[in-house]
Amino acid sequence: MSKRIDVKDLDIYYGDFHAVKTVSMTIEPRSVTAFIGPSGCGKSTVLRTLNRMHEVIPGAYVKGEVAIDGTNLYGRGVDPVDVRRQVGMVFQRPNPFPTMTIKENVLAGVRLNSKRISSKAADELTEKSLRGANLWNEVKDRLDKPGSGLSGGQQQRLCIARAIAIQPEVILMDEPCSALDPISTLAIEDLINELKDKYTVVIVTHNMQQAARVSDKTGFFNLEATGKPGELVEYDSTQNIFNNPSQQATEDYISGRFG
Ligand SMILES: Nc1ncnc2c1ncn2[C@@H]1O[C@H](COP(=O)(O)OP(=O)(O)OP(=O)(O)O)[C@@H](O)[C@H]1O
Repeated sequence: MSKRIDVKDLDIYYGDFHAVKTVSMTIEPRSVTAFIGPSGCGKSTVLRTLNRMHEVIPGAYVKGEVAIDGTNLYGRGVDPVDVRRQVGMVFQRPNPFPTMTIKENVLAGVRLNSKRISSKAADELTEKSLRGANLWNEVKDRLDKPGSGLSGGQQQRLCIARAIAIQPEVILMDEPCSALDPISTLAIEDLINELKDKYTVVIVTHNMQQAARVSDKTGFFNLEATGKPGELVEYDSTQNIFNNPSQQATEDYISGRFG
C-alpha cells in the first residue's frame, strides 16, 4: 500500500511568482517525513504539489516531476482526481462536514468518488477507518451523531479516518496539530507513528519537537529573502538534522537563532 515518492527538479509557481526553487528528494515508503522551516519558505506549497492540490489555485503550476513508485503525477494523461485518491490530505484545522454524522463523515470521500458500497461494507469500512484513526472506542456508540459534536482532537482523528477510508498510499498532513491542545496533539502523534506501518506520511510542522518526535527524515526549507523562492536546504535523517546538521542555516534554525 505504502509508496515511495521521488521529487525531481521541482520548481513551483503562483503565476509569475517563483515560490519554491528546484527541489529534489526521495521519500521512502513506510516512513514519516517532516518539512520544517520559517514561515513563507514553501513547506505547504511543496506538500500540496505531492497530490496536485497546488494547481487548484488559479495560475499556479509546477515544472519538474513528482513520481509515486515511478509514475510521474504530472505526466500526460494522469487524472488529478485519481492522484488525490492515492494521496490523501489532512489539513491544519479539523474540517469534518458539520451537518453529517460521524459515520457519513468517514464515508464522505468514498461517496464523493461515487463508489457504491453495500450497507454492510459501509459499516465495515467505517469501523476499520475509525480503528485506524484510534477513534473507534470513543465514538462507536454515537456513529449517527454529528461529527461537529466531537472535541477538536477527535475531529482531527475523524478527518484522518476520512482520509484512510479512501485507502490512500500516501497521507499528507499540513500542520495537523496546530489547532489542538497538548493531549490531543499527543494522540495524533501516536497515531502518526502507527500510520507509517501502512502509509507513507509527510507532515508539515512548525513544532520542531514534534518533527523530532514523529519523523524518520526531515527536510529543512528556507528562503534567502522575502520575495525570493524558498529552497530545500538540507534533507537527512531526523537524527542528523537535529543533532548534526551539515548546513549552518539548519543549525541556526533548529537552535532557535532565527525563524
Ligand atoms: N495562493 C497563493 N497565491 C500566491 N502566493 C502564495 C499562495 N499561497 C502561498 N503563496 C506564497 O508562496 C510562498 C510559500 O508559502 P507557503 O504557505 O507554502 O509557506 P510555508 O512555509 O508553508 O509558510 P507557513 O509556515 O507560514 O505556513 C509564500 O511567499 C506565500 O506568500
